[in-house]
Amino acid sequence: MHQARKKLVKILQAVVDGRRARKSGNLSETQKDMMELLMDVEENGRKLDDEEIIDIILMYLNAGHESSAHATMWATLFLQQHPECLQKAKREQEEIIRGRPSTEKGLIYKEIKQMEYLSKVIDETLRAVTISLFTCREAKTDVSINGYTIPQGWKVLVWFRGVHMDPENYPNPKDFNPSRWEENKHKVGTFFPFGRGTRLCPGSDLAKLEIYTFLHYFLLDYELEPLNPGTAVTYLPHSTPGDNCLAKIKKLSSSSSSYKKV
Ligand code: HEM
Repeated sequence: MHQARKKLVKILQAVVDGRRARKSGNLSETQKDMMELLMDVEENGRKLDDEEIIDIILMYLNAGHESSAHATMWATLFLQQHPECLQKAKREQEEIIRGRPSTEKGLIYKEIKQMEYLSKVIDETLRAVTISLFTCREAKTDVSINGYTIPQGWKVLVWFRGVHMDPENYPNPKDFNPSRWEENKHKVGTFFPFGRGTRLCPGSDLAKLEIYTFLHYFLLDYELEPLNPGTAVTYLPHSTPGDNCLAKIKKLSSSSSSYKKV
């Protein structure tokens, strides 16, 4: 881990040097990338130094890659394990292709908004797997909850999986059941895939967009065939099939995404 970090820091240092040499001062705000925007940040008259900028980029790389990849893997696997859900999700994607004007070349945001069933599949995946198991907070004042007092200054660990697996919130919580979201009536405080409050995950919309996009194309054109079906799941740091989801990915002969409206 330490070695990997050292390697990444070296790569990113070269990028920082390049950006500094590019004199991004002449670029407009919309032309600047994240690294250039971080270089502009000023707090109490002080700019971030290279080490801080690299640290933030590394955090985003880590927070933004593993979690979305895991959620996508689980959604694909759950669908493979539940053929009736897979068919429903696939039909929805085929419907979208059928309604697509011939002038349109690929998936657009408006179509993602139409994916009602897939949105349930994604929410159910995020609930059932709970990619980020917990978060931490510090009590700024004494807080009283359900007859317990959390004294000021105490650190609290919020265990999201406990909430997502509570049968009071979700009957038969271990079942993968996208239909439980049908009435869209989950109670406040029962669904925290991306945390809550001012530290809510800033990548939640991007993550969901990535998952929708992957599933759209995958459902239309591919099929997953796990090599070791039924492998036991390991739980820390992320829930993962014990064999790391070894699988064959087959391209379907009747590739639906190339379906043309007639
Ligand atoms: C399925 C994918 C993802 C899940 C389940 C997830 C989940 C979470 C959770 C639970 C938190 C803690 C929030 C809190 O304490 O209230 C968090 C924080 C964070 N996430 Fe994500 N995340 C995902 C994708 C991403 C992506 C794609 C990015 C960036 C591109 C990202 C960047 C971050 C960052 C920077 C934080 C720290 C925010 C802060 O402390 O202010 N995440 N995420």
